[in-house]
Amino acid sequence: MDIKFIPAEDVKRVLHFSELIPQMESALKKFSSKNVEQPVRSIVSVKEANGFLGVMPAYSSTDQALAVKLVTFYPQNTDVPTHNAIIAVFNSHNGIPEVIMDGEVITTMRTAAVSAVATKYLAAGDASTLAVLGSGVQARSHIQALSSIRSFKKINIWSRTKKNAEKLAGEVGGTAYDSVQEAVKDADVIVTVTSSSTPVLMKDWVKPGTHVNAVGACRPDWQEIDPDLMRSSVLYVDSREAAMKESGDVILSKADIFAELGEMVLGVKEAEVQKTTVFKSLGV
Ligand SMILES: NC(=O)C1=CN([C@@H]2O[C@H](COP(=O)(O)OP(=O)(O)OC[C@H]3O[C@@H](n4cnc5c(N)ncnc54)[C@H](O)[C@@H]3O)[C@@H](O)[C@H]2O)C=CC1
Ligand SMILES: O=C(O)C1=NCCCC1
Repeated sequence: MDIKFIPAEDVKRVLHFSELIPQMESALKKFSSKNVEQPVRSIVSVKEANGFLGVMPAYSSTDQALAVKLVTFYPQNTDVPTHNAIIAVFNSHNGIPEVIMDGEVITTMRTAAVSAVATKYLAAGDASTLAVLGSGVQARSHIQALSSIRSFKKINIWSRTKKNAEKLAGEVGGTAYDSVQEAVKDADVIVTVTSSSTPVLMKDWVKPGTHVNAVGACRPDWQEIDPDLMRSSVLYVDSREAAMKESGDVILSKADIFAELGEMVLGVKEAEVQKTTVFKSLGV
């Protein structure tokens, strides 16, 4: 067996948002048309680390693609990334494993690319202020991906450690804020990318018509968004099945899911641009 290994630097070299965002738009359509076989990931909890190992298999007959991502989330890591992953790709005709590749870069970029698809459809065309809550890997990736979809004049950043918000603001030409309320008050698009298990974004702080990409809180007992904001917004998800199993923001608020992103891209469900919208991302 001759299994090729593709390291992170090679993945990074060939993966670009300009191609990845349209690919994700297409993948979301296939997912919601039930054209791929993709069960909700299995999670093995690692209680000592407040973390988990996620097993994410998928098969697309139209793409002749059979693969599995193995991803760990160790939120307390400080000297190494909190998310680490590998992806194994199999020959879909004979089941032979062909490639093992880094999955960290793909996790970083794929997540932001899907939020970019949500933002393209759900944010106002003239959206000019982006607010980002969190200052880690996904914060950076989201600023890059979303800036390719809308021309933001202002990027407001809040992080629980101000110095980290200032560092990121320096990198992207943004402004660091002391409070979430101040950071989001003028925002047309908000991204929540924290490892918080309790809500950081409150309904009363969000102006009507804003689009929120809610990316953190991927556990059934974790929340990042005020339940009132979840219930009063038009709610989109990547996967209904995953949202009902994995998202504390959805499960605990009992908010109604309006659509999967793929249904919206297919035109089966409206893109409610005028209304306050939340895209609850879990990762598929
Ligand atoms: N929806 C999806 O497909 C994916 C979701 N994620 C989630 O996105 C979030 C961010 O991921 P990364 O940027 O890769 O992680 P990271 O570890 O690089 O950054 C985490 C950020 O959250 C902040 N944070 C941690 N605990 C907090 C708390 N209690 N209150 C407020 N802020 C807190 C940290 O200061 C840091 O700014 C995580 O929840 C992660 O699990 C990550 C990858 C894919
Ligand atoms: O899709 C992913 O990959 C992840 N989603 C939720 C948090 C862990 C990684």
